[in-house]
Amino acid sequence: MKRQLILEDGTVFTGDAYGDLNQKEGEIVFNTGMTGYQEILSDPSYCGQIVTMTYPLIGNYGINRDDFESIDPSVFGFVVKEMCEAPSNFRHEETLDEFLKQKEIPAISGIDTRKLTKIIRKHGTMRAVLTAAGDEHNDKPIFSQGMTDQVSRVSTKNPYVVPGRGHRVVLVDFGMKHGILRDLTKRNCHVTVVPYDYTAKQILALKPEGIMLTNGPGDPKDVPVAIDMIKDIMPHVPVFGICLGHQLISLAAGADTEKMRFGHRGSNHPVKDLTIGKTHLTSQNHGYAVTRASLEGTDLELTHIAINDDSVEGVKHTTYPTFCVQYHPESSPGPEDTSYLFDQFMTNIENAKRLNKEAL
Ligand SMILES: NC(=O)CC[C@H](N)C(=O)O
Repeated sequence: MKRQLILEDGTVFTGDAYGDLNQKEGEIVFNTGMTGYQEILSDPSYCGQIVTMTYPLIGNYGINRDDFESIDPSVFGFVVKEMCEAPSNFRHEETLDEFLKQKEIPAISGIDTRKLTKIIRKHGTMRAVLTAAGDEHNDKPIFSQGMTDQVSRVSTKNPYVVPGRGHRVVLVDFGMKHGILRDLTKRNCHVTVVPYDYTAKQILALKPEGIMLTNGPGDPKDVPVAIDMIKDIMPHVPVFGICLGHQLISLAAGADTEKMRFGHRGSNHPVKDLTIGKTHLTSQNHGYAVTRASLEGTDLELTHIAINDDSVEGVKHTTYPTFCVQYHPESSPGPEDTSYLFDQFMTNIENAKRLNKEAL
């Protein structure tokens, strides 16, 4: 069965239909990872987006039960050059197509993803629709402005606890990748996961020793409730933010964010940690970034920069024990070079606990 991918600029790609057969519109983006499609498909930060994989063969190791980053994927569509129908891997339990059908994600295969990626690089991310081929009603689709409520769609509705014998951490879920939780439980933390709209008062009532702000979909400016909450928690407890969490911390501290032309999505983005003078390979998925010039005059200090385009990849607060990065130290998928940041968070928590004890 044939299917079309129609871009906002009028470009039409015709290929083979996979996954769900419904029509779906979203923001078209590309990811350059050679592997990791299962983690990418289940990363809630892709809510509302149609993801193109630039690597030409996708699905060759199937889908397994271990590599999910969320239970219910929220990506709107998937675009590949070649969809592997006969995966081979000892962990594989179903094919990528079976998974896409089950989770109602439409996909297209057999199109020139290199050409598509070049268009996105040149014109920037844009709206696109996946639709049945040859349906004349769809020749000129009407594109929406996109969504603004993605975080409320993917955040947990109710708080829950993942018990541990170590530090008490409250994890504010803006669309959490499970890898973040795994990195905290690996360090024995007692984690309470709370919805994105929890107030500072509700969070502080849980007596956290550290607060973690997760990744999440969409524009950080669409979540003003979190910006207010962050302003109020920073003076009290060590805070660590990842991706959307980093953007929200920056907004709360008076800096600004902007939409990038086509963003960073892949598993091999080099980032320099200016505090230790080392460059690491990082996993990334973001379409917005903190505006570098906006850091001036705030209490934020630039700590990480992207080697490819000099954009802001991390900041820390000059007064409070708050720090954050734009990339994914939890990897999943991608290199684990920067998991030391979770250790840094543990150290900040220990230091704050010691200071609190001394003050008694
Ligand atoms: N992975 C994320 O948290 C992404 C943050 C934000 N939605 C962006 O695209 O920039």
